[in-house]
Amino acid sequence: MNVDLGNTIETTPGLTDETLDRLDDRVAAAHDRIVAGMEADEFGYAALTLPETTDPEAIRAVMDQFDRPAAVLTVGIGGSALGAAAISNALESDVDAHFLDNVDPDAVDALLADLPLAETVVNVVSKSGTTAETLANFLVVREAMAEAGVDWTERTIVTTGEEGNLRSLADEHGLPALDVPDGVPGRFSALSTVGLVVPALQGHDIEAVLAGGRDGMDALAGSLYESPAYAYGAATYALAERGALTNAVMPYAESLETFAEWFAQLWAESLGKDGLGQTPARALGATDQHSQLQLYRAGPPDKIVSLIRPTERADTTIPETDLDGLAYLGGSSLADLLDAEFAATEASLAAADVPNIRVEIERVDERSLGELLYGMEAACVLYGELASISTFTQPAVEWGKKAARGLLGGGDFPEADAVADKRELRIEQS
Ligand SMILES: O=P(O)(O)OC[C@H]1O[C@H](O)[C@H](O)[C@@H](O)[C@@H]1O
Repeated sequence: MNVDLGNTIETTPGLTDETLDRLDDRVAAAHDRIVAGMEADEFGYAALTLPETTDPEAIRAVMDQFDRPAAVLTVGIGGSALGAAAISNALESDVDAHFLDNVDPDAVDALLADLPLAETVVNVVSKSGTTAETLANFLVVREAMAEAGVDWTERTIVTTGEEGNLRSLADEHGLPALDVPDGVPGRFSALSTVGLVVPALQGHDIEAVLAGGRDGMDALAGSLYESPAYAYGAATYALAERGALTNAVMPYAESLETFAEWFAQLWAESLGKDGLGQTPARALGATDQHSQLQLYRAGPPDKIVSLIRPTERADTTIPETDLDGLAYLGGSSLADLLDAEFAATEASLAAADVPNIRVEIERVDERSLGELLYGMEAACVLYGELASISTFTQPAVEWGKKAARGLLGGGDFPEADAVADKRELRIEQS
């Protein structure tokens, strides 16, 4: 992974080589803190050791209990779905991957109506083993399997923590079960059992994903000039301090669209605390050059744009044409066109003094994906250190989770009455 900060320094008043040098002293101290956390297996920091601690053999041992399926259906939400989806949606496979990460009944019904359940592996993932959406969806899936005459206990894998409803269910029915590693928050778990079961079932090289993660781990160093991940984390932090409160992540590769979704959870849930943080926005190049770019270039000057691309792509030639004015396209490739669009966007943003960071990976494959996911996690942890944010907690999300359960009468939630009162008030007013 390469990170180019050129357009960031040039476009941001007050962000000079000297300020970056001063920031680099803080990066060195933050790196020491991060390494100490990794070595002591501290909560959260332990995620940055996953490329070494994840055992792909344990995943393969579970997978080997199944014939190659037609499809894999993951039931999970947030960090229990997005890491696997980011990897799986980036890579081609003849095993379809589906993700039930919402409880929209129309979407659930439509998906289940189309799935060949007898040839599908159901992968239920929840670190806590108690998340309402995941368990509710699983109960619906289980019933659909029973109605289709499929023995769900023969086709279900569980990935969960040591306790919780899901663990009890796995124990009770003797289901193949994988552990969510200790000390790893869901949004940092892409390089663990949580993120790797789906790609493994699809036939992808999960060892290469982990090797890419290790490349990212080896590239951590006590200076932003030596570590691409820290360059990204330090620059986004420095820019947020100077008012860049939105980070528009714009991969120039359709295959990385879900990566931007994964990034959004990582950045928002980790850094959005105590009035701090940076709002992740999701965009796709070149498509959003024709929509969102207007705002990014000419709207409020409170943004940074992260432009991400693979340097190698398929080489599809644009046919020659004698159509008036289109001769310039003929004979070049779609990749040339997309790269020209990328360069044009960088230049367009820089010309309007909008800071932008270029992040490049070699190509969209297992190894580069592992490195990219790891790099962004490390960047996020570094940002949190520099801003003194408690990166690994999510109290606001948990409040909502408990409130929803409380409203359904499913748990002790002292504020439930207040939530219900507010709801009634709104209903009366409308
Ligand atoms: O894996 P689970 O325990 O089911 O949690 C799924 C998701 O739940 C919450 O919303 C957390 O804040 C997320 O970080 C987590 O990824």
